[in-house]
Amino acid sequence: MMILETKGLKYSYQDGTQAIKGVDVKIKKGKKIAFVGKNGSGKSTLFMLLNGTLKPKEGAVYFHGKPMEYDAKSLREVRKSVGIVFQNSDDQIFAPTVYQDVGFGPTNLGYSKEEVEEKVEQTLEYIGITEFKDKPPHHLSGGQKKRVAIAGVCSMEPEIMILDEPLANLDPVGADEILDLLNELNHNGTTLIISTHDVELAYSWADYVYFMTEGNVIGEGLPEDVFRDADLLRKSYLRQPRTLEIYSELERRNLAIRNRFPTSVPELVNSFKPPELMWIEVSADVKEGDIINLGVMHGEYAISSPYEAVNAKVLHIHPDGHAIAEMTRHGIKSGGIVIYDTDRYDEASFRKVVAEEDIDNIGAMGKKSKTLAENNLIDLQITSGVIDKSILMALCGKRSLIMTSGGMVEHAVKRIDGYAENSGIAIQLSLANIERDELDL
Ligand SMILES: Nc1ncnc2c1ncn2[C@@H]1O[C@H](COP(=O)(O)OP(=O)(O)OP(=O)(O)O)[C@@H](O)[C@H]1O
Repeated sequence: MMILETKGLKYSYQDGTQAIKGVDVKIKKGKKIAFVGKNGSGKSTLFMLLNGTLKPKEGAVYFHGKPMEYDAKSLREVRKSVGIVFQNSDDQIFAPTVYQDVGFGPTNLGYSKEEVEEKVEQTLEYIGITEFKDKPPHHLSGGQKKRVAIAGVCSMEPEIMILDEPLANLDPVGADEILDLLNELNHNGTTLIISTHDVELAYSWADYVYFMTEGNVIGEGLPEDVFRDADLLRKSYLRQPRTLEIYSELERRNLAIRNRFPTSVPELVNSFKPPELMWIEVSADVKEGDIINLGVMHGEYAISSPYEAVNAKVLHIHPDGHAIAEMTRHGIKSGGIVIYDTDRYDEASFRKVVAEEDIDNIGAMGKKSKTLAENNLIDLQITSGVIDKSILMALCGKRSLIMTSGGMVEHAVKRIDGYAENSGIAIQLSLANIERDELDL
């Protein structure tokens, strides 16, 4: 279902600059969309058209299939549902305190004083900025201001959040935290639209990508398709994401499994081909093309997980009985991952799980779980990229516990199950305090 759509959208600024020259986009509900393109290609202008801040000169924006209207009442409705976080937080934050700034949206929407208080408290807690609530926003750092700007939009609980360069100027940990927050919002149903110059981010994060130059969309598609299109990248002044570049080089040298297009480090690792060909001695009844089961390898003989079932396909048999065989390996045992739902946290059961499951590393995903860990003095070894790092640990035989909650529990289960299925490596996944059939998988 299309939640937001544009048809033949055009916009020129007062000085005559044609910033948008006929743009058609279709945004599906619940998706993560990235717009990429060089400076001045029209991303910010398009974003302001998408939430009615600007009115198109030609064409139209459709929200839930209806053309957008520009009278005050309709615009108020649209802005409640389509929130925008500007590139420069100073364009967005103007109240004397963080608390008042975050309360501005709900107050404007006509909520009662008590409702506004409740919303603001909840949002500050959710975004992790309660400690700054009485501060003047201009006394905060760039990353802290970005959180306030996001909180200001979140407090209105929009269906769609549009974020112009959400990670620009943030330190790497701050950027990871914002990304974590965005993913959490998306798992809870918010459609997200971002602009970015960061090809790694667009490639690994987005479900769908639009490429813009000079006021036009010049390409769109799934990240693994558009980021392999050298011509499109050149026209957009962008380069290939590193994971894809490394993969392409390995694939060119026949060192990687074909047609994988990894978007994360575990997927990249999973695309490597272990040394494949070996000489084996075969008996007289073996024919070329036969598959020989070589049993289970472990210790120094296992390559990608502690225990591997190894088969050999006989490619060529020499007259002396030696044959060249191609090896395939399937991990049959590896480390594991335990998921703990922090909405049901209780200290005794948590400590018991950590001890009984023989946990090496604890990670927390989502602001709520991280805060819970901090308040309960739980030492976290993994705080960003939690699922991927836990998978990488499991591949080395380690056991990780992921603390998370809400829609993120399902997301983690799906991602780990999906990795195990695609790689053939049996990562042991268990749920500590929630049943599988309670999840929407
Ligand atoms: N207020 C304005 N008046 C006149 N021209 C403008 C105005 N704002 C933007 N433009 C022009 O419109 C075009 C598109 O600008 P826009 O800010 O939408 O691009 P962008 O893709 O968001 O760029 P960046 O990646 O640098 O943020 C540019 O040529 C810009 O100079």
